[in-house]
Amino acid sequence: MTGLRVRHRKTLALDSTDLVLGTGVHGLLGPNGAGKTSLIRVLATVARPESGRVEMLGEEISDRRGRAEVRRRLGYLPQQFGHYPGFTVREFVAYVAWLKELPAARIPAAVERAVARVGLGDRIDAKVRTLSGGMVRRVGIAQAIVNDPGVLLLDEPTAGLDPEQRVAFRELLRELGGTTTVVVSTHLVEDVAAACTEVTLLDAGRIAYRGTPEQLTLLGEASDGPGDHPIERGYTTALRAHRAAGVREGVR
Ligand SMILES: Nc1ncnc2c1ncn2[C@@H]1O[C@H](COP(=O)(O)OP(=O)(O)OP(=O)(O)O)[C@@H](O)[C@H]1O
Repeated sequence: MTGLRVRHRKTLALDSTDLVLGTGVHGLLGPNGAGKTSLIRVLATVARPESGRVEMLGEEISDRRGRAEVRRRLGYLPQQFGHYPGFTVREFVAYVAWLKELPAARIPAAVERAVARVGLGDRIDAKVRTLSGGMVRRVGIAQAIVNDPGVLLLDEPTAGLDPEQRVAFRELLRELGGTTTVVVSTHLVEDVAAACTEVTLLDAGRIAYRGTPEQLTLLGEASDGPGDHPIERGYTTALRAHRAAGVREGVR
């Protein structure tokens, strides 16, 4: 994406953002309001940028046909995930597979595989309304991966997962990142450390830092900033350095 600018009324949520994302797991970090959801929503083609260009999967998303093609090959878990509580897990994930225009003959097996990958195989015929919050989140992940997406966008996927499920989910992320471009927004720096190949830190609509989790950890080890773990210290150090540079350049 180049020169991406997203505005919500008077608020500039993303300001002239340039970013190239390849195969792997990209962690999007940043304080509340940094612009993570705004970025993911543009990539998911559910929000339009004020300006800038986004090319995904070889298609321009400003182009109607390009957008339609991208939507078929995309997986998206929104922060507020809408579902049909009266559907069973199988019915709901199959419905999304149908929306993504998967060939009908492939849908049953694709649904079973996606549901098994999030550890809900034994609840596949349960009604979504009978599941716990964390399980519903996992249904959200299953519907996002049912079409084996080329780009997978996950907005806070680990919110509400218990520790055991978070660990299992990170393993799934690492597996998916081997062949897919995965973008995960999270507040949990430990998710990034465990599962991401790259980190992008946003602050007030701008990219404050890009690097690997190892680089962010090294930055933290070399600093005495706040944080209980080196990668947390790396996060606060990178954020402070970006803000200090902004003050020096007079952009804030
Ligand atoms: N629908 C909206 N109307 C007005 N302002 C909005 C809207 N959505 C987001 N914003 C503003 O845009 C900015 C970026 O918000 P965004 O939700 O993208 O941040 P975020 O990094 O995802 O935050 P969080 O970590 O809290 O989820 C914030 O200043 C927010 O208040």
